[in-house]
Amino acid sequence: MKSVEEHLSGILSAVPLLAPLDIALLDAEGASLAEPVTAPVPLPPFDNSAMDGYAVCASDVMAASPETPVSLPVIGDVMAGDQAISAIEPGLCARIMTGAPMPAGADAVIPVEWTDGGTVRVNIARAAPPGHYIRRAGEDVRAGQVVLEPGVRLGAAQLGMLAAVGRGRVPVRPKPRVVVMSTGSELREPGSQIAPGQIWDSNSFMLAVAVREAGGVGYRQATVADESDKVLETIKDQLTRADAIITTGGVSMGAKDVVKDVLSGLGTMEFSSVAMRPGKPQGFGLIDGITPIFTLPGNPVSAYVSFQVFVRPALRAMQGLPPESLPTVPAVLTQEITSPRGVRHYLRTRLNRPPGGEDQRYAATPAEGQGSHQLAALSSADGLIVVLEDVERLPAGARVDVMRLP
Ligand SMILES: Nc1nc2c(c(=O)[nH]1)N[C@H]1C(S)=C(S)[C@@H](COP(=O)(O)OP(=O)(O)OC[C@H]3O[C@@H](n4cnc5c(N)ncnc54)[C@H](O)[C@@H]3O)O[C@H]1N2
Ligand code: MOO
Repeated sequence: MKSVEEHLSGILSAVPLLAPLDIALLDAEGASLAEPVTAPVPLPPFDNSAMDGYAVCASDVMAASPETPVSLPVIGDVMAGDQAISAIEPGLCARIMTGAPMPAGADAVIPVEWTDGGTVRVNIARAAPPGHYIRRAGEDVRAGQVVLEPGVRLGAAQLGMLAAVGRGRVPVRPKPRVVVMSTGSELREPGSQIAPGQIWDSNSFMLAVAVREAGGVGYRQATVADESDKVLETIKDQLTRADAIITTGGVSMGAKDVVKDVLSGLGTMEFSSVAMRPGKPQGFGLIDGITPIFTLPGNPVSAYVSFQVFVRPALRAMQGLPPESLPTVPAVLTQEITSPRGVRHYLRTRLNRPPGGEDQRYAATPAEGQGSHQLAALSSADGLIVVLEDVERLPAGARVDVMRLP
């Protein structure tokens, strides 16, 4: 049997990096930046006011106080978007709005709240030092500065940064498009009737959403019966829209494990037993040497755990992101657990903060149903307790690492 690490490192060394695309800013959400982006101009591009108020020479208002306000003539208004007024001489001032360019000669801004708000003359009731409420050119970003490095995932703040440096399009590695298909002749569409022996397909819905949660584009393909030519044909049809394919079912020791049968002939396909529970039967390969295919076990909890342990890091690697798996948090067991020697065990658990505040460790209470068919326990869990291969028993109170579910 392979270890979890061996199987994962085989996958990570094989998955291709997605080719960069130049795409419009709003379409780049969730993609990873393919090249560094530099600022063509400083930000802010010019000195400007941080407040609505008056642009003054600080020396004029040095002695201003509520008892002895300084009165100055107002020579005009500068709005955001205006070109700067050319000069403020000592003894004069201009009304100025937040974001408007500082007039030459003025070296401080007095907020309107410190004045009587006059538009022809203004009484200023407080002094301010030079530089007061002025936002200097380049104090956010210098011209030529790299504002985002390659490999950054583009979220709201990063897209805001790109727009702020004037980029309308951006070179990215896009979100991987992943087709998810369930195989199994017993499977029926949710919403339809089932006959004895049949069940509703849950894996393809669950994994299409897991792909989205992992930052990919998840497409669900209708289930395919356990018939070799149908399975092969469907996989081939999907290659036009898929950067990766996930199948579930048909990879164990059954008489009709067709996924295993039809893909075994493909060059790089490898089916293995991995020393983990759930998720022992795994398959991975590259179709036509290009498109990664993950053939996950059919049991729903096995498929889900396999996704988080192997597929999630692989999808990140395809985008040039660090191939991290889900974050783990330390927790304390509320009850004893046992685990078979030699396998890595992922136990569904609930996490609670004990009374006593945020700095307390989580308390991990393992779910009752740990079978790989027991979706109810998974759907009410918020983590997976990771029990290492050499551990057979952990008492209540033991410290464990828990993978937090998205
Ligand atoms: N003799 C052995 N039998 C099995 C072994 C083994 O080592 N020797 N391994 C077991 C383990 S572990 C797993 S996991 C499963 C994996 O089997 P397959 O990947 O071939 O999956 P199926 O047989 O097609 O299905 C297993 C189980 O899951 C249900 N299923 C399948 N697809 C879906 C779906 N889309 N939605 C909901 N439920 C699904 C299916 O009806 C079966 O009950 O093999 C064990 N057997
Ligand atoms: O290891 Mo299988 O993946 O339980 O259910």
